[in-house]
Amino acid sequence: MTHILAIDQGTTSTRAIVFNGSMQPVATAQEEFTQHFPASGWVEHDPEDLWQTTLRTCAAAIADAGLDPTDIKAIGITNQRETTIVWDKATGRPIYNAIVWQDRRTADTCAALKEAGHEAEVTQRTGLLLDPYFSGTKVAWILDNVEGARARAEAGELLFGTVDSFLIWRLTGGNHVTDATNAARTLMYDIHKGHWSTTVCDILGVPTSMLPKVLDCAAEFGMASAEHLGASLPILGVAGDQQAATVGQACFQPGMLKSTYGTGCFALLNTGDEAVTSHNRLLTTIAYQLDGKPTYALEGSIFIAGAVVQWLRDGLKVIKAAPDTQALADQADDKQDVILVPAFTGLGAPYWKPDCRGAVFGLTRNSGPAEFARAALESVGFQTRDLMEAMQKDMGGRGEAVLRVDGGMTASDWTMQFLADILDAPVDRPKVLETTAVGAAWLAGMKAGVYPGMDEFADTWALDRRFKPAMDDEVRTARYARWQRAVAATQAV
Ligand SMILES: Nc1ncnc2c1ncn2[C@@H]1O[C@H](COP(=O)(O)OP(=O)(O)O)[C@@H](O)[C@H]1O
Ligand SMILES: O=P(O)(O)OC[C@H](O)CO
Repeated sequence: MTHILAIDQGTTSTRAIVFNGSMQPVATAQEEFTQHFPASGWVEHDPEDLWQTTLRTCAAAIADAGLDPTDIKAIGITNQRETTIVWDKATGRPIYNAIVWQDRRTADTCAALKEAGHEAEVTQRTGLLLDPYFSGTKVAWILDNVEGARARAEAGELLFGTVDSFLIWRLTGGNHVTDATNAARTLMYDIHKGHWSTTVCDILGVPTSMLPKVLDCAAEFGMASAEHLGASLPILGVAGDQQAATVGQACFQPGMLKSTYGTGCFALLNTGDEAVTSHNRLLTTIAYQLDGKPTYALEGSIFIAGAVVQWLRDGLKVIKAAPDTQALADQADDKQDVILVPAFTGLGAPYWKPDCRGAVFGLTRNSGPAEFARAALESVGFQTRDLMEAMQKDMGGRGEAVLRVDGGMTASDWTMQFLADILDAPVDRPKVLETTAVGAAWLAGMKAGVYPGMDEFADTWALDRRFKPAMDDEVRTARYARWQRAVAATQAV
């Protein structure tokens, strides 16, 4: 009985992966679910979809591994972060859909809070910015827009949680807990003191009685009941998906850096026990917390990475499948320098412009699908360079020169080579790309005593391919300068 079940509840799909005692994945089940867009800039999920896809993928992965649920030693959970659910304490029924991290409906609230001079205080305590991305203003929106919700919350009848918290509450039949990394994304958690900030909750208008208890990433979150999973199983590991990927990439030393390329792109730089305050609009967050001790990170969050490829496929319809971008980009005319700024849902770090929208520069009569494909892939590299520039300024030159990458888009050799070229730094792609699930599994397996400690786990990290910079310095400088001008122009419109 040494298998670990990892649940990865993501933005577009839910995955369950069974790992054996050697930390190798032996079975995976995945289900997509419906995205709801009720108004411009709004993104919601039905919490029942998140719950049902979790139950179904867990059952399918366990069966596919040829196991009985009783063969699972422990569960690790990782999840899309910031996404906000408020549910009835008595029934477990959500009172509104989950408001997804991408949702921009609270942009005006954030602007008003900034106007009122609250940003410095909020940032000092939480490490975050007053942006609709985070949970706090989404919770307040639900309380103010669902009839009777605020009074019920104040009476202690409603609970808030990020997706991990909601799934654990349901699986355990009422444990209201989360881990420090998810708490650190809510805009309500004091990352320095390690508890909910009553000051910030008051500013946002969220009653603290709604908030879950915060535990380490490897801790006893409760027993998932046999009614749901076929056996009573302990939940022993929890981390937000980007933090789980940081763990899965074994970025355990200060200065180590990973960047995950899925729908969006999230780069985390381990800063050890120092919570570095960014002066360049990056976030300060908790990378992981073990034995009561937080390890901090600087984070750069980009909202559109792989999603730009989905746009080529579903919006422009110039490709049939994501890998088609490679051949198209190769055909692009070198003399055309088309720049695409994919600010489809605003710009994230380091700009934080929720109302900004995308733009294309440098079009000619000859510009076509090939130039668009190349510009789309390049936009991911340029945006990462923006993050790396900000990180270098914040760290004053401290930090690794190597970037460890993962996520679906790292399958694109073309994109990874451009990334190395534009960063002028090596890019390391590991053999195992399911680093998010690996991170969650390791946290649970380590707590259960079936997986090794941190150092031995770090030694298992294996390189698939290193992409080395090959671009001429002058070309790199000129192309990045052009990108910066394009971003400035996009913000000016
Ligand atoms: N070969 C490829 N070339 C370019 N983009 C790709 C390729 N394969 C996958 N992608 C992109 O990667 C994303 C999927 O990555 P994944 O890590 O599964 O994302 P998420 O967990 O956010 O749903 C999609 O947006 C897709 O467009
Ligand atoms: O579900 P993903 O992989 O798109 O990740 C979403 C992030 O956690 C948002 O902060």
